[in-house]
Amino acid sequence: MAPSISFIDTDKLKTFVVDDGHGVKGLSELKIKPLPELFVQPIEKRLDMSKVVPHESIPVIDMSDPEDPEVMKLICDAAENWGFFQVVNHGVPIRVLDDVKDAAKRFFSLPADEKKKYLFKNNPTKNVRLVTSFIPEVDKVYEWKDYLSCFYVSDDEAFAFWPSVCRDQLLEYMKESEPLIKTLLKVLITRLDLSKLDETNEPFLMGSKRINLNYYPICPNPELTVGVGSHSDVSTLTILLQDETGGLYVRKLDSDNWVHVPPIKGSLTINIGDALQIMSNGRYKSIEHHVVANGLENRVSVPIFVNPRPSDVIGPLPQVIARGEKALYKHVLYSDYVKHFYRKPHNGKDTIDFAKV
Ligand SMILES: COc1cc(/C=C/C(=O)SCCNC(=O)CCNC(=O)[C@H](O)C(C)(C)COP(=O)(O)OP(=O)(O)OC[C@H]2O[C@@H](n3cnc4c(N)ncnc43)[C@H](O)[C@@H]2OP(=O)(O)O)ccc1O
Ligand SMILES: O=C(O)CCC(=O)C(=O)O
Ligand SMILES: [Fe+2]
Repeated sequence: MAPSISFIDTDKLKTFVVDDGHGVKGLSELKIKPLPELFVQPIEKRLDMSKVVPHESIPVIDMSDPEDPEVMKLICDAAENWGFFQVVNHGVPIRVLDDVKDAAKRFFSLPADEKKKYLFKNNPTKNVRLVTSFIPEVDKVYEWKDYLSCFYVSDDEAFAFWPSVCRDQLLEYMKESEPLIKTLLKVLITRLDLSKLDETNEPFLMGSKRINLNYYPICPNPELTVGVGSHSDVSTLTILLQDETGGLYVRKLDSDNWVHVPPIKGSLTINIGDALQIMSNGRYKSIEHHVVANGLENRVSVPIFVNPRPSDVIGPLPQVIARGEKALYKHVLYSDYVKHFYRKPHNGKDTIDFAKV
């Protein structure tokens, strides 16, 4: 039974949404209108729909034969020119993808008292966090999104701490996507003059993984807020599963225009993150993306962030610099880079300034 609360008081609203485990999902279910001030984003943070180019999209790449030189070229070109692409025939079973979307819905359908156990303050581990907005302690205006973030340490740790209603499906999705991740990285590093993916480079290319379950509930005034504000990921690569709702927009390289990423059944969306932009000395691009709020449908998405290990020092790869390129980025400790990301609200591509020479 939904509580009857006046949300004119922002502190009470934050308590309901953030501390009591209701999330924006709980607020959405109260069907209150208009959208509370806390979620009303300044105009410059909303997506300007007049900047959306209607008939263009990011590349869609068929991965049936990833060793075909034509396919390898398409992947490297997409990483250079778009920073984003979709893959089909990627080898991750569709049943696994469907199960993980169902698992996400199951987690967010739990009663608030159950979900509340996964808030940082209530949880015995740092590695699992239920969050509303991006960083509620830092965001002045909230994003219309709840998410569960799980940093993978080991299966045993996941069995101990990840929510049992979704744990097996998340682990299966992570396991089944591993060959795709390796294939993509193997292809991408050829253009960086690394001969193969091996024990010398695997740790900093794919040494840690984080999986998020994103839930964007129906919003009373979607045009006034954002699902996720414009940002680039801090990962090496992100493997994103989205449902059939749509709403993800990607900035076109070096332009003020945006394109929609249309949901394609069975596809996965791949994007380059800041870590790979830095390691490739700017050849591969981590691109700004944005999710709009939706007035009619709930949406789920499930990104796997493939990262260096927190203890890795990242910078332009020696093989790239050996070609005579001037280094555009400094060497930084990856955990310092990620902490910097988590200390400020989403703001386009500004995280990467932290590593600029
Ligand atoms: C777009 O919306 C998003 C996006 C995202 C994520 C996007 C990505 O690209 S995620 C890839 C993240 N990379 C990793 O997780 C790499 C590996 N992990 C690490 O390096 C570490 O786990 C760490 C993140 C640096 C944390 O290290 P540690 O020092 O051991 O742990 P803490 O002391 O707990 O955290 C330090 C600092 O970071 C804040 N923080 C950590 N994790 C999260 C989180 N999941 N959500 C929010 N904040 C986090 C933590 O509060 C600490 O801050 P202080 O200021 O107190 O130091 C994700 C969500 C989106 O909406
Ligand atoms: O929900 C989406 O489609 C994208 C989410 C996203 O960009 C993220 O979690 O980093
Ligand atoms: Fe993202």
